[in-house]
Amino acid sequence: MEVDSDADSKFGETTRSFVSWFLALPGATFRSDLITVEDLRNRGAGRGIVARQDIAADTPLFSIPRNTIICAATSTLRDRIPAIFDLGDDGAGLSDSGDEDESNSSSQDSWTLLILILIYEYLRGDASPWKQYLDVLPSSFDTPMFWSPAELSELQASAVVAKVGKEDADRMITSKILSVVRAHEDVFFPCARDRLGDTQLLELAHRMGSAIMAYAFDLEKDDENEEVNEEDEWVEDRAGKTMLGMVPMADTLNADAEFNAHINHGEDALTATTLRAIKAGEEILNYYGPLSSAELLRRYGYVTAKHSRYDVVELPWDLVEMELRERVVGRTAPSDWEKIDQLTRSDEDFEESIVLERWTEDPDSAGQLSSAAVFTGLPDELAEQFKVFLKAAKKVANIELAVHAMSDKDMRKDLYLQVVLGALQAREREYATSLEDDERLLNEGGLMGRHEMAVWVRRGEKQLLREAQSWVRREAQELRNKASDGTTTDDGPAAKKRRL
Ligand SMILES: C[S@@+](CC[C@H](N)C(=O)[O-])C[C@H]1O[C@@H](n2cnc3c(N)ncnc32)[C@H](O)[C@@H]1O
Repeated sequence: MEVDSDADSKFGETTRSFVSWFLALPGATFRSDLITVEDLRNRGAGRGIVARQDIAADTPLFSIPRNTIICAATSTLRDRIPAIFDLGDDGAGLSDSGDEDESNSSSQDSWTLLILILIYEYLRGDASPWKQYLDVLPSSFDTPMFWSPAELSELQASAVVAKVGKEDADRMITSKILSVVRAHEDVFFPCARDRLGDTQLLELAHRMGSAIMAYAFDLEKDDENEEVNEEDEWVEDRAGKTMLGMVPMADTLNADAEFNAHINHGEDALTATTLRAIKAGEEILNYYGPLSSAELLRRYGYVTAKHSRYDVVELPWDLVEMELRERVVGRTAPSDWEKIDQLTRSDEDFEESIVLERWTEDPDSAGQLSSAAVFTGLPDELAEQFKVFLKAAKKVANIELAVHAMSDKDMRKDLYLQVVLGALQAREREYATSLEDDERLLNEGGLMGRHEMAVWVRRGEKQLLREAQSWVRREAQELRNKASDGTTTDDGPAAKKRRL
């Protein structure tokens, strides 16, 4: 108990000293009359910003001058090791997963450079101008990168498991981070007795890399290089990776798929502004983008009910082919099968797996969503790839289809739907538990932390798979109804044995 209250008072103390530090920053503003930084750990949300009173729409809440952001332009690491700041053409050789630009394993990009900057500033301790800010950054994360194999196994067949990328990150850190620190020990460890070993350094680099993933902003101004959704003009803060920085206070805002505030990227400062009227006691929420539960977990280490609308499922082409093999090419020789497979895969648009998702509106200009997300159809790429396969099957083996009381076109569509249905069912069977099992587990309410988030992610994917199956069944039924009515999609004679 004593440990908990010690931890609580430390949490409160670091929050207070961070807020005081922020208020004293030259040029920074913070409407203390309207908002306060609160401890939201009881809802698993760390620190967040809450309205102290009713706030009108379009009210600026706080602003951060650009010169107080931690980035390549502000850290003194630039003066100490200028050579690593030459980022080349675009300075963005990394994806957000930290995948290495293999072409030059020692050169930096905006991601690795910011890791180095954060390590440098952190190791400076009291000498860093961002000390009070660095103190509120988390020292541990719930992103799957830090999960044990047992915890990861709870994600079951979710495609996110393959995207965790721990080994890639280890390699990137060793080649781009450790090498620089070791070559400049005088800069990173001015006091030799503070020198960290490789294991500690690797851990620190992971921590800073994860902080960047969950906290950093893309610093381009609104009208430059940022991806703007043309319909509603939303700027997604995490869209590009051209110039990354840590923005104190802006990153204290939590986020959801419905939100009530936005960070405007101005010439000299970044400003948080309300998008609609906010009631006293409501949390001020930012937007991280239309992310699925799995992606939210991978990048930020949390899930929310509202993000489930963006859930996706990857349908591996192998599962579709397996169904096709049974239904269409079961009677062909294995060598023919291989030729069909090769021809399909050699198509320039071939995709190993196809992403299924729901149709959903974008948030409106007040950060709100008004309609439910719905599964409205299979992706065009899947139908295209299916066509490529059938063409290959015809070319290689001149395969015949069974007779149906349907037109050629309807027959192909029926085959397509049956094959996709089989593949969707096979995909669902890849998960170790059923949708009903997961719903029961979540309803019973006994799950905690990472386990609960994993069940949430896999349940959402199974739910989407079921919606896709229902959609396919409805389409197939409609097709049959049409065939029994005698209406066909094309006007060729229906009841003959046909060639594909
Ligand atoms: C940019 S920080 C926001 C401030 C953070 N809560 C803190 O204490 O420093 C992003 C992190 O906050 C947490 N977070 C953000 N939005 C959340 C939400 N709606 N529910 C739970 N946690 C959330 C996640 O841990 C995420 O990685």
